[in-house]
Amino acid sequence: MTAVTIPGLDQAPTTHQRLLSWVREVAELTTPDQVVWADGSEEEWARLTAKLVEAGTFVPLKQKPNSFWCASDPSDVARVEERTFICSQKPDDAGPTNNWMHPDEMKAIMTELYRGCMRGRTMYVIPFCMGPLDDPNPKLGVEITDSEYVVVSMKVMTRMGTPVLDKLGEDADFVPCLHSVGMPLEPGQQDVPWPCNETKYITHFPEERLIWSFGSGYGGNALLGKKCYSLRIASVMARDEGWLAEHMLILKLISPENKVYYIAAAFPSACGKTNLAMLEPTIPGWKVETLGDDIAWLRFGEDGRLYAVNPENGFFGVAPGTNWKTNPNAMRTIERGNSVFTNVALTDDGDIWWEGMEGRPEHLTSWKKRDWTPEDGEAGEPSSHPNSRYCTPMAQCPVLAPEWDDPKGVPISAIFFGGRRATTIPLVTESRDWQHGVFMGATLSSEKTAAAAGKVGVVRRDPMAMLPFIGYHAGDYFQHWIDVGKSADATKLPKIFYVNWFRRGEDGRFLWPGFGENSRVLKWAIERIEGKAAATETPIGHVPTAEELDLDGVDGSMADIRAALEVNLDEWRAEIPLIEEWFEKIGDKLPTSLRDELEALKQRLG
Ligand SMILES: Nc1nc2c(ncn2[C@@H]2O[C@H](COP(=O)(O)OP(=O)(O)OP(=O)(O)O)[C@@H](O)[C@H]2O)c(=O)[nH]1
Ligand SMILES: O=C([O-])CC(=O)C(=O)O
Ligand SMILES: [Mn+2]
Repeated sequence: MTAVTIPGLDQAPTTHQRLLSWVREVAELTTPDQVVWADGSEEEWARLTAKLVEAGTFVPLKQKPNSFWCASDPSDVARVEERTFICSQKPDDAGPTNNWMHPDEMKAIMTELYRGCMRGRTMYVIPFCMGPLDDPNPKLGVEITDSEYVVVSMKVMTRMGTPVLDKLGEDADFVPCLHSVGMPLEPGQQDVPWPCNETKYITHFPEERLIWSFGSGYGGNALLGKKCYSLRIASVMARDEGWLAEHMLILKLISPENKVYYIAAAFPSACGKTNLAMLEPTIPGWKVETLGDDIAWLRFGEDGRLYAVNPENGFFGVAPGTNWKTNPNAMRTIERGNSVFTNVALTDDGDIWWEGMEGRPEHLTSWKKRDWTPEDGEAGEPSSHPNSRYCTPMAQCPVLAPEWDDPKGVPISAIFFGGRRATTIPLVTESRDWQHGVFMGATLSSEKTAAAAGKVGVVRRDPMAMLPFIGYHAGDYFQHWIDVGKSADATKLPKIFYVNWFRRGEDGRFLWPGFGENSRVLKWAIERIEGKAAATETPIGHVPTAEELDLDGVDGSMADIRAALEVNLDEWRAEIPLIEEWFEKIGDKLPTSLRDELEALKQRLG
């Protein structure tokens, strides 16, 4: 067979044979008009953002340097968990929490979808690295995509381009990530600003370390270095290699005595990771610096402690609710420009706005590209989609920890698990030991948010905030967490805490003021580790009373705070059947140690 000629295909700036043959194979299948190797340069950013402006995908912002407003197709606004698959050889390796299809069957379906799917478009090849580039053992990937939006976003979110190609060298290992928006163009056919396909597949082949995505341009479905690689595939690598790939922020807490502590925290999507990562403490003398807001890779250091690295290079943060009071550091980060805003509102003077931001614009262009006035808001039509996002470089964050780019990572003192629960779960609970902490994580529950398609508000179990991201059987994942604890020196393991910023009063108000006030909980946790703070033993773990927390000058009523801290035994007894049902769903692979924890909890609840 004669080789197909596609402009650019033979101008590859690499001699990496496996990469070259994969790129050729994909180009021959998807038949793009040309192939472009992304180099990550400023020139490339300028060229692609100009192209996106011309296509009507981007509107340049007048009020923020080198920044763009973007509205997606109204049907393509969030991760699609129903369409996300773990295609292991055996269904039992995907487990009860993942959709599964046999890899051969999935590949057959998707190969037909991919056939000719890049017609009329440019195919970009993006070499990228998750984690610092000078890691002696860098985690590399290559994303092929037909979306300029993806190339531009990957420049913000990952280390990518020529320096990564150098790391790939002749034969370095990499995770192939194939993405298409799934909308080929016939000759002369006018493109749309946000091409996508009604049919969507977000698929992972864990044994092969391979990712195929089709039909969506939205972040979590299309920026394949993020959830697909750094969580679903990396969690499988982590299981095999004895580490943890987690949906966690990483922050640095500095005490008034200048002691430094690193904390990692797992909350489900849209439950406060970015906000906690950048928090401005309300307690005098304490400082927070940021290392990551969404993903942490935790590996043992030579000293036996767990060290966290953030594999990402940017923030892909929830816009609504972000303002100068709740998250001033996110506001300062985006002020510096070089950002993409998707599905927020556009102001008449060329800036962005969203629900919860300061000001009350009289007129906006909504994320649906319609005229919008405050009356529309009052009628229940928000100007911005609840899952609208800013995509902005981490390096611009004013409270970035200087060591954020250190491939060694930072030693973690505490792990927080948290969810969004209107009842039952107190503000903070300290686990009794690692196994009990794993039980807390494994039974974590949260109300569903707008970060994934589906009904918002329904309580579901979201173990370790990883329900949509565990790349294998959830029971095996729990066992892996237990084993990680067993393999370590218990005195060096992080202490595990369970938090809930979202408990509500009868009228629906939040009982705890949250945001910067969460520093009071961080302080308590660290002082527990130091043996300096008091706590009260309860059937669910150690919980502070209002007197045991530093509440000096807190912005909230003491009655509410007491209610936020309350361990309500009746509510907990009502929780037990839900946990049992969840464990039932996990089935035979549920570690017996977690069954034991449940039995012990039942005993203590009486
Ligand atoms: N009441 C209350 N709301 C909070 C708090 N922290 C964050 N939020 C709100 O929760 C929403 C999501 O917060 P984020 O920090 O963006 O959540 P995330 O976990 O980073 O989300 P993903 O990027 O989807 O993984 C925003 O609307 C915040 O304003 C808090 O302490 N209290
Ligand atoms: O992946 C995304 O689209 C955004 C995100 O951080 C999440 O949903 O947790
Ligand atoms: Mn997330």
